[in-house]
Amino acid sequence: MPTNADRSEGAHRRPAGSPIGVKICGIRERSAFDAACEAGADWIGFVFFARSPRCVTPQTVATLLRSEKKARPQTVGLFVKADDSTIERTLSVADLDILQIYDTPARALEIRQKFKRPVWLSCAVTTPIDLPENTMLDGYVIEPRAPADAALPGGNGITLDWSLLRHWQAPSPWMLAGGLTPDNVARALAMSHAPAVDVSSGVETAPGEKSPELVRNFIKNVRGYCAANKR
Ligand SMILES: O=C(O)c1ccccc1N[C@@H]1O[C@H](COP(=O)(O)O)[C@@H](O)[C@H]1O
Repeated sequence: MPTNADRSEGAHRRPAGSPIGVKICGIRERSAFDAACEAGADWIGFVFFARSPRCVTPQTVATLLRSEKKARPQTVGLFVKADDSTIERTLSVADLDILQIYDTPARALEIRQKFKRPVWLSCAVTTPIDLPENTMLDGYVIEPRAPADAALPGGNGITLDWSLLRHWQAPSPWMLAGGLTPDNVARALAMSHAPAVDVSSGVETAPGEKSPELVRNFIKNVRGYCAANKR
């Protein structure tokens, strides 16, 4: 198990020869977990938010991770406005390397200090003014603002205007999320120049039902884009 020192070096780490990072989020089942590991995902995300069709228990995550014998991707726990006790209880069972937080920047910093893990803050973006300037966090997940009537703040399968990001001088490592699919990820990378991508609903056959085939295709298309563009 990595130490906390290892973990803090691990934010947005990417293996050599794999210049664009890939996170597969919302994994609940063994088949999708194995597909993501075998296809070379850099991060696997687990959703700890009861309203999500992708919500998992810490015990399920512990079981998935326990049986992974080989080196595995880093694990990311996704929390929405979670209190300390929820995060603490989850971490006591599930081995999470990184925390992805939907909350204010101040709360994200507090969580980083308290739990000694890298924290990625999810940022809802509509126009360039929404892009973060703060360098205090380990990374940002840049995604479209959810519609006002959406049940979830993310995982809605909607895209943002990728060209907004092209000339952004990011203060910290970041990844692009929102509505990515195996079919559009190369276009999203070309337009946004994102250093990493995050997908959830775009590799599903129904909400919460990951398709191992779509997971593999997504990762293959990112790697194909890298090879074709010498990135
Ligand atoms: O996936 C969820 O259910 C979820 C729930 C609450 C907050 C965020 C959630 N997902 C994250 O949203 C983005 C974009 O997802 P999608 O590819 O558009 O489905 C991504 O970071 C997911 O991890």
